[in-house]
Amino acid sequence: MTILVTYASRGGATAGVAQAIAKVLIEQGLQVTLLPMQQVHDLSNYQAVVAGSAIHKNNWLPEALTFVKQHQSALQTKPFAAFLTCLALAMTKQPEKTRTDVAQWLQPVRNLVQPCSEGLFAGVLDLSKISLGYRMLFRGAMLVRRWREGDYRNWPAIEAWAAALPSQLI
Ligand SMILES: Cc1cc2nc3c(=O)[nH]c(=O)nc-3n(C[C@H](O)[C@H](O)[C@H](O)COP(=O)(O)O)c2cc1C
Repeated sequence: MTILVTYASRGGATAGVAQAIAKVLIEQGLQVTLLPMQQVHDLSNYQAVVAGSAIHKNNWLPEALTFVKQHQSALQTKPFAAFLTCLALAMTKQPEKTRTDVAQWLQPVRNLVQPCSEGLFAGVLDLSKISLGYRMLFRGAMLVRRWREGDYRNWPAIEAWAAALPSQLI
């Protein structure tokens, strides 16, 4: 049986996190399929699912929520772990409060399927990955929130979360 690790990513940061999670699971001897959510049509071949999305406007990407809605009944019958990447966790001066706030962004997912584990990770801000039209708007938001470009992914934290998954997924 295979574990599906699937992701919704606009700039590639979440795809990179999904790849790292898959690598850890494979190193633990599990069989893993890694796919973007748009390429997943049927969950029947998977024993468990790990799904993650970038955060836009305090939410999983629309295609990620659509994925959970579309596969809700299948996901309810198997272990399901969820993760997100965002910038709020990278820039905060109040890490514990921010973590509590960011955890709430998974509530729409929980309303559909309850994850057995949730991973909250800082992501990447790379303006070159944002469309030209949106970039100007985004620069304004960056000033207000004091966001700076950078890769804030905490690989040891991501790998530690992935290493704890097998006991919950199998
Ligand atoms: C249009 C847009 C909106 C975003 N909104 C938020 C947000 O509301 N909160 C947050 O913490 N990060 C936000 N981010 C940051 C992304 O979640 C972060 O850059 C993420 O790692 C991007 O992942 P990706 O490269 O897989 O798309 C936003 C990024 C973009 C481009």
